Amino acid sequence: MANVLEIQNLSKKYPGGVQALQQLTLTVEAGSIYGLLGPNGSGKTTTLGIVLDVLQASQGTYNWFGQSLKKETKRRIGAILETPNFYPYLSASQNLKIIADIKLANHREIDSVLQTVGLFPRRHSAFKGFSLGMKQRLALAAALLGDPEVLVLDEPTNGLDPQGIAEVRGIIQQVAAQGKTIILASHLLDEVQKVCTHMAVLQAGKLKVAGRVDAILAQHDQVIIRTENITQALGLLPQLPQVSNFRQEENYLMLTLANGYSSADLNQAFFQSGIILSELTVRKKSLESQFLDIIKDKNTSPA
Ligand SMILES: Nc1ncnc2c1ncn2[C@@H]1O[C@H](COP(=O)(O)OP(=O)(O)OP(=O)(O)O)[C@@H](O)[C@H]1O
Repeated sequence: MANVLEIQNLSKKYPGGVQALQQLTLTVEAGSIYGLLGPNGSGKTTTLGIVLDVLQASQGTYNWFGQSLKKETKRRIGAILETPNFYPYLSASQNLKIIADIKLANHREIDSVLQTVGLFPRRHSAFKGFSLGMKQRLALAAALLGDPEVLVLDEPTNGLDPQGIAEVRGIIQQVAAQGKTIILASHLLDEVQKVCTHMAVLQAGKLKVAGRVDAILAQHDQVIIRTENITQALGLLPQLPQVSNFRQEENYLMLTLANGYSSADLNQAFFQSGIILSELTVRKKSLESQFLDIIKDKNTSPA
């Protein structure tokens, strides 16, 4: 899979002295929905600002589609860093016509992007009467003009009610299904888990972990197993790369999966060593405690 974005050792110190990013390295593959997750102030907007050429990095490099960012490359990226200034008295269509002219996009695209974001029936309504969710969807439509290969979104569901959140999430998934890559910043693990295929977790400007969402979340799950061959299993466990730690509790073994492995990988490893598991239970942590684990865990290293 080709890489859409490669960030290497990116650091940013703001003039006031705040170190917003420290040596950030990550790669976004084509076709992924990549979540940049982190608490407030962790450096998500700064990262997006730098790679969109709105902010200057203090150190480090980034490449889009294997090249440095040029005018032609910018046309391949649609972005919403903050809600665009739409004209309140103009309709959705009229506002998009102005943006299409700026982006040198064909006016024929307007109806199609309005359909994608579910605003086609309201295309003649004035922007000032739109709900917050509709305004956000119009911003998405504007970002989609010019048919970019990548969409970059900063907190796309911020301030929306549950219905608005679900609508924006549906649009993101629909756009990704058309083959576009999506990069989005969010402080909500729930949002990232529901929509993203990959994620990077930032805390105080540092990368805590990066990789597939399912693998990262599984890493903090506890797996409880039972086997007739407990002595043999205890002998095997220290050699298994799938397990980061384990302990025995009576007839059970309590294991924590290592980064990138699932309980199925673990089951297979035991089977291949001739150990049959009579029970295997995965105890999932709540999303909230997963997130706290990730940002607290000093030993978590990037995948
Ligand atoms: N223009 C600026 N000047 C000085 N410090 C800044 C500036 N912009 C951001 N910062 C600081 O840099 C750090 C990272 O901010 P950033 O906005 O990138 O984080 P974030 O993860 O996007 O947070 P949020 O979720 O609140 O938007 C914070 O400590 C913030 O206060």
